[in-house]
Amino acid sequence: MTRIQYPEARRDESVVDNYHGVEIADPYRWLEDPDSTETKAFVDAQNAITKPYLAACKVRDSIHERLTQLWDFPKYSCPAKHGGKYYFYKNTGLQNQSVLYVQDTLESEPKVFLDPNTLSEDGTVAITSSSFSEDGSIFAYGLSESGSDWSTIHFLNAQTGEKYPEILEKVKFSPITWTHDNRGIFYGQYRDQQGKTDGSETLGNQNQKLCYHIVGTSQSDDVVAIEFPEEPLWRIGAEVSDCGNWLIVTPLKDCRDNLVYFTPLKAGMDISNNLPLTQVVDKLEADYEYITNVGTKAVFRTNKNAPNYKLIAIDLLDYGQDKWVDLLPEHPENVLDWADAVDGDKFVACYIQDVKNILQLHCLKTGKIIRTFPLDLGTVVGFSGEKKYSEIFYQFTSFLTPGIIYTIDLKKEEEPRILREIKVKGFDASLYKTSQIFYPSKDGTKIPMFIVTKSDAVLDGTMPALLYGYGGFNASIQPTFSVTRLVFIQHLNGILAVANVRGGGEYGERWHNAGRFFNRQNVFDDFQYAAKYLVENGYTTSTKLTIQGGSNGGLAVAVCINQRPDLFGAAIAQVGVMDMLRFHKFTIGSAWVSDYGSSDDAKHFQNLLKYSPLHNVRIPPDDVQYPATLLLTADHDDRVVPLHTLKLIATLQYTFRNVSKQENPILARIDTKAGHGGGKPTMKVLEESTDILSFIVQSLGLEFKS
Ligand SMILES: O=C(NCC(=O)N1CCC[C@H]1C(=O)O)OCc1ccccc1
Repeated sequence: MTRIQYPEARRDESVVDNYHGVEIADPYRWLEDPDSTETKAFVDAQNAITKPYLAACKVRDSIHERLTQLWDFPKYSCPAKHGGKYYFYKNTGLQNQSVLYVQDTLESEPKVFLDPNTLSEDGTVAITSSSFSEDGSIFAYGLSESGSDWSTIHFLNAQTGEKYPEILEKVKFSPITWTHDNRGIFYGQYRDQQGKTDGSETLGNQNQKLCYHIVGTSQSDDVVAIEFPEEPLWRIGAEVSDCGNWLIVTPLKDCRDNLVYFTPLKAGMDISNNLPLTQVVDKLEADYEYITNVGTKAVFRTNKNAPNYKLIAIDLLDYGQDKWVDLLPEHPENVLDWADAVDGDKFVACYIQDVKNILQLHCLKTGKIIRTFPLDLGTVVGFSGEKKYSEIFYQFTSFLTPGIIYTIDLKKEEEPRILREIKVKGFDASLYKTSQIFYPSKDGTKIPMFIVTKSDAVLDGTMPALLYGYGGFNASIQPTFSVTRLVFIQHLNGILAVANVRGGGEYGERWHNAGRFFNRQNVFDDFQYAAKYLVENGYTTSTKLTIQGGSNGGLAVAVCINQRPDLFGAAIAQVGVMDMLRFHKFTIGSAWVSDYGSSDDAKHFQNLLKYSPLHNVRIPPDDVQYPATLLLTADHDDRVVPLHTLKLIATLQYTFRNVSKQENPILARIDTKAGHGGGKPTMKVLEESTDILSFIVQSLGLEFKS
């Protein structure tokens, strides 16, 4: 294989930072400016070597064709009732964006209500948030472009389909919550943000304000209902209570632990500046999520003194902590993932038990369980139900189940019935099998891992494996249906392995804390020991093992190839956080300090420097080389800005440019008009999945069997 000539990237050796007395060079600091001619030239030069490498994959077209074939299956959301009608999203299969439909009854002919595919030629405009007014008469929705976290809020008359004239700008990380007089919404705005707000900027987000907008008026008339000027990093969560009598305000500074305030609302009241707030929770020490309220008793899901989470009731007129009562006590093993009030006096509770979901119905007054809904081993990916309705809907999925939507009318039916079962042409689940194993990590902790193969797989160590992990932010990686993984299993005779490494929420806060701050190495050990388990138990060999992760998972992949390059044949790191000394300086990066800590603190600096991908690239000893590595990012990723990937690829290519033993390619793919992943149009998803599989085939010399 001819050696790839990596682009030369200027190294500015004059850039040296001093962290608590330690000097750290940052020669590719200039790559932090996305708009400079030099950075644009660097991006073009990277794509100019990556594209031909991927195009050289002889089965690239077969992969693309097969992915497209399998992807072309109808996808649905759960229906939701608004104004007496049912609304649901549907994608016929290959549409870039799902379409919002409305129907009078579940059996009547649906009509298109809003088709985001009409909003752009290339499908890069997506609906990323929405909320109907209480009476269902007005639909408020957020649109994002090119995958940016920024959105604009629009309003549609649900009866006439007529758009209201105003568009709300500079909206990001925002609730959309209506006052029950249907007059307007509370939403979050960064009105002080200067410069570009299209998602290609890297500027930090500060001073979010909770504004109130009256439909049909100009945004310039909006009032700032709530702001915390002394806390510029706070993002203001807000929700109008189910009864409409209160606004529950839940500000948070990073990615865990929030405060709780409330203010009374009256129908038709003039929402003024700086609504009077009563503070219920005054310490940033736990998560509190509003679920519903019964009269003055507000119900919250919290991990306060409950690492597996529980439901508590707080009387808003007598809210001292000593008066709080447990409504649904913490379960000793299972994690209370979410809860939703339904049918007047009940709530649905969804637990995670060994990474699979359990769905139960409880009495809202006593918390007592009423029943458990039957569910296969897998994940509840969608739920729709409200206190004012007795009908609920939930969508189940798993590695081998594309999607099944169940419904039950709690006032009429005994058992849930299947509303919709999604089929994928050419996919027969019986030809595959899923297992869950628990492997020991470096410190002996048992880590769950799902393994999916063809039913007739012969585990002789020759099969290629794709090992996926995330490991952070209390996020639980549960079974979901993926066409890309199916192609890997079916046509590359692959083994899919999903390791539930520490740092996630699979076992509640204990699991999250075990992968935070000074415990971060547990995440990387768990990932590496998953690879060792697969090799030592004859599933695969290291040269046929690809490690894959995105964002925080992309960080974990980059750490693992620095620490144990010998364990992997290929590595896919998507939109990764790679500069752990500077991540908090860009867009919303400061919110991640709750998992990572910040280099502004001397102890955290030492900890971060130990594993920061950008700062730990080294030529391995002996004949060990880095795996074939593909880093992916995109020009409008304002969640994890592209500079992380650009600086790391420059460092990797500089380190290995003249190292003859490094024959595996080390490449970057930088997409355009794309972001962190949310709202990505189907065409771009297919292209990216094709490139990822082609890279694995090309790098590991795999055979594609149709
Ligand atoms: O940053 C995150 N979430 C964490 C996140 O997206 N991370 C954390 C690390 C990199 C990236 C990822 O893994 O996707 O969400 C932004 C946000 C909005 C509103 C309230 C709080 C936070």
